[in-house]
Amino acid sequence: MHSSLRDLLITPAEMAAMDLAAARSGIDSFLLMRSAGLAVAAAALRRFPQAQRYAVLCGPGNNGGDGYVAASALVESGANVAVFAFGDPAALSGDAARARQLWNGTIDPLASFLPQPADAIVDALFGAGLSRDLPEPVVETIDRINGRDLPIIAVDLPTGVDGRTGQICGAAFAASHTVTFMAKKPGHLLLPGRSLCGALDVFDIGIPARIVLAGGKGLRVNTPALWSDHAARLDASSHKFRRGHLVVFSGGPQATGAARLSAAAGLAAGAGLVTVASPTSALDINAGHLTAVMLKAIDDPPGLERWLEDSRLGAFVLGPGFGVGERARAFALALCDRALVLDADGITSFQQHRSQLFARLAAAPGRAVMTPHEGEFARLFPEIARDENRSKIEKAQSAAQISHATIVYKGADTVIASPDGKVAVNANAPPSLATAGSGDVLAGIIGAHLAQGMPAFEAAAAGVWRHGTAGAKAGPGLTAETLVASIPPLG
Ligand SMILES: NC(=O)C1=CN([C@@H]2O[C@H](COP(=O)(O)OP(=O)(O)OC[C@H]3O[C@@H](n4cnc5c(N)ncnc54)[C@H](O)[C@@H]3O)[C@@H](O)[C@H]2O)[C@@H](O)CC1
Ligand SMILES: [K+]
Repeated sequence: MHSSLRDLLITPAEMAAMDLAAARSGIDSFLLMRSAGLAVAAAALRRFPQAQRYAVLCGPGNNGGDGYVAASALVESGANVAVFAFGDPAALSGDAARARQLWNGTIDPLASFLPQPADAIVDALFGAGLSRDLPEPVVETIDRINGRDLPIIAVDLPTGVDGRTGQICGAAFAASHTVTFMAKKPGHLLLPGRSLCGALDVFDIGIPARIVLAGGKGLRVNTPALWSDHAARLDASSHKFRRGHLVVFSGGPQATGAARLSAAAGLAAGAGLVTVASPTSALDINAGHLTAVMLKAIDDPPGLERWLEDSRLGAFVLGPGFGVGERARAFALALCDRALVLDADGITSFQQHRSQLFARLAAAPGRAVMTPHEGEFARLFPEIARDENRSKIEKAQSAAQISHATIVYKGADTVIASPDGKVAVNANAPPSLATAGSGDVLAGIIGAHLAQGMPAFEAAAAGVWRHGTAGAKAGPGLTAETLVASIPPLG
């Protein structure tokens, strides 16, 4: 595959437009379908050679067309194949009708399909064209097959998964393996879709890379290719100030741990200096737990303003354990024109004051990153959160636009979006990352990147990726502390 396609995500609508563009440039669309079907047959034979029967379930569109090509290729290779169709196969049109003519065997109605113990199932019912909830007979078939522990190879997407949103349209196959074409779709990465795809293969069916790249809107999988050019080039001779000075704000005496976790993560992630800015009332308890991290008493907004005159302060993390309320708002508003990670309580504090925050971020653009999980996202962006028609990607994009901040919409499928339209979906986070303090660590890593001068989107995307890698390295029993100790090098 063309290397620049590897991290690209294309929506089903973009894919359909590319299909047209390919046809306009003289490429025979049936040959694309043929390549797709052959790739599916090859995957079925390679992955499930022990199957005594390949049951190919074909739908009413081009996804079904791929299925007929795969069925014919499987028979040619000597396999035992049975085809079951949803809808009237005689009503197929275009390339799918041509593909059906390749198939010389019988076609039974989908409703008559009885799974047998040694079946491997090829799911070619619906793919990128799925636009509404599945019809009842298809839902019944899926219910009959899921849970039977049979291998299922999904063509393009597991039937029932919306390729744009990853949402389930009534029901969906839980595939063991999915074969998709040219590039991943958002539904392969966004939950719950991702958990239904099984192993994912992306197969190049021959649409020229120039058409795919021109047709994509810049959605990306989060990988180092996105941000490694911006990663600070650290070497042993870097002066500690050149490696950036990160400030993390602590809560009161009862709530200091979260800030210290962020600070430790910031240091481990490469900030040259880290200071915990603490209310005087919590200085002693913070001092008792800090060694390499410095400590500074900051009690109120005037105290903060005076300290900000020190130009060596590079970036700020505000929110973990800080407390919700007026003081958090005043601190955040004073930092909007700086490199700021606004997390946790820092976000919740603006639930009733959203426009004040967004106006300040718009008027004094700095490098602001907000890191809401689902609940915090709904507090800050209630209208966007409620809109069930939008994907998580589209929600993060809208939130970044209206807030003028880079948004890290957290979850097992974290989406990073910038106000100027850059978007990435993260896919390297293990489930064990959902643990207490994990978000504080993420905020600290992003803060360290900002302190080293990375632009906000790249700082955030690199932070999410390193956090995921650290989670994988720390293993299933991870704690926030072992997570900090597992943060990998940036370069
Ligand atoms: N775009 C491309 O470049 C290529 C696409 N190919 C295949 O073509 C597929 C897309 O084909 P189609 O656009 O024909 O779409 P599908 O085959 O996914 O769906 C068929 C049609 O069913 C209808 N439909 C949608 N939701 C429905 C529902 N809930 N109940 C009943 N009917 C519903 C729609 O009219 C849709 O067009 C891809 O997933 C892929 O498998 C391949 O043949 C290779 C080339
Ligand atoms: K499918």
